[in-house]
Amino acid sequence: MASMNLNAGKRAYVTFLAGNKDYWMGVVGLAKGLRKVKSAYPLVVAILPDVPEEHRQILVAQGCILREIEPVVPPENKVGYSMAYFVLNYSKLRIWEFVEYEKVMYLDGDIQVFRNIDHLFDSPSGYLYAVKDCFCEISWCNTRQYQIGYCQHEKVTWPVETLGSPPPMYFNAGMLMFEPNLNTYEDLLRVVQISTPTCFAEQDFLNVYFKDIYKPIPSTYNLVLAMLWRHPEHVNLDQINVVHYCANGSKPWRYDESEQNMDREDIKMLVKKWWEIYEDSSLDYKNFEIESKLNSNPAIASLASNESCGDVLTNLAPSAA
Ligand SMILES: O=c1ccn([C@@H]2O[C@H](COP(=O)(O)OP(=O)(O)O[C@H]3O[C@H](CO)[C@H](O)[C@H](O)[C@H]3O)[C@@H](O)[C@H]2O)c(=O)[nH]1
Ligand SMILES: O[C@H]1[C@H](O)[C@@H](O)[C@H](O)[C@@H](O)[C@H]1O
Ligand SMILES: [Mn+2]
Repeated sequence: MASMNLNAGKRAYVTFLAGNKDYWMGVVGLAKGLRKVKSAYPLVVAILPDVPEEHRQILVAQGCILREIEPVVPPENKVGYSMAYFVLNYSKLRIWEFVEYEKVMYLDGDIQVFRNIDHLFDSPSGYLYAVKDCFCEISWCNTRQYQIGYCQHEKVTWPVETLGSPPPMYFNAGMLMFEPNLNTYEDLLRVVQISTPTCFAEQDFLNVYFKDIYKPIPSTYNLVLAMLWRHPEHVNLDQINVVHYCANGSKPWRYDESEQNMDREDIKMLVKKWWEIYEDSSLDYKNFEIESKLNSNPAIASLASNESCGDVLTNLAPSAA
C-alpha cells in the first residue's frame, strides 16, 4: 500500500496570477511540471479579481486550487518601478494569510520545476528561504551595485573605504519558502503602507522586512536565467531543479529570440523543455489522475486492459474534468 504522507494538506506550492494576458499559460506549465516531478503537494493559485473566468476554468481543469485575493495597493511610487507592472506583485503579501497551510513554497508563474523539490519543505521552520539574486542585468542599472560592477555571486570585494559596509544579502522573490502567519500578515500590510516603494517593488520590501530570518539556498532552486551568461561557473545545466524564465524575451509562451542573449543554445534548450511539459497531454490533470489510479490498482489495471476499459476510464475521471 502507498505510504501515507502526514504532511499532505499542510503544505502547498503557491503561485500568483493577475490580469487577462498570457501569464495563465505559465501557471498551466507549472502545474504540469509539478505533476511531472511527482510533487506530493497541490498548486494553489493566488488570483486577483481581474483574471477572466475562462482562464480560471483552465486552471481548475488542470487541478489547481484557486484562492482569490484582493489587490494590495502600496503608497505612491515617486521613483518608478523597474517594470511598471511590478506594482501588482505587492498583492503577493496576501499569501502570508494562507494559514490553512503550515508551509508554502511560492513560485512565480514564469518558473518551471525540472526536479522534485518537495524536500525543501523539510527545512527548519522559522526562516524565509530564497535564492540570492544577480545584479548584473540592465534592470539593475539604477543601483550602486550595478554601477560598480558588484554582484553577490562574484568575489568582487565591496569598496568599504569609499562606500561603507556592503549591502545585505538580497534574494530574488520569484521563489520563496516560508510559513504563513496571521500576525506577520497583518504586520506586512501595516508596514508596507508606511514604506517608500522602490524599483523592485515587493521584492525590495520583502528583502528589508525579512533580512534577519532570510536563509539563502543554492541558485539551482531558482535559476535566474542571467546566471547562464553572467556567472556560468555557478551553473551546472545537468543539475537544475528550478528555472526562472525572467530574462527579457525568455518567457516560453512569448519567447523572443531577438532579445539579448535569447539566441543562446542553452536558452533555446530550456525554452524547448518548458514547451515539452506544457504540450504533454499525459500531464494534463485528468489524464494523469486516471493513469496514476490505474498504476496503483492492479485490479483496475487488468480491467482497463480488456474491453470495459472505456467504462472504467469514464468512471475514474475526476469531476473537475
Ligand atoms: O500581468 C501579469 C504580471 C505578472 N504576473 C505574475 O507575477 C509574477 C511576477 O512577474 P514576472 O515573473 O514577470 O516578474 P520577474 O520575474 O521579472 O520579477 C521579479 O521581481 C518582481 C518584483 O515585483 C517580483 O518579485 C517577482 O516575483 C520576481 O521574480 C509572474 O510570474 C506571474 O505569476 C501575472 O500573473 N500577470
Ligand atoms: O535580478 C532579477 C532580474 O533582473 C529580473 O529580470 C527582474 O525582473 C527581477 O526583479 C530581478 O530581481
Ligand atoms: Mn518571474
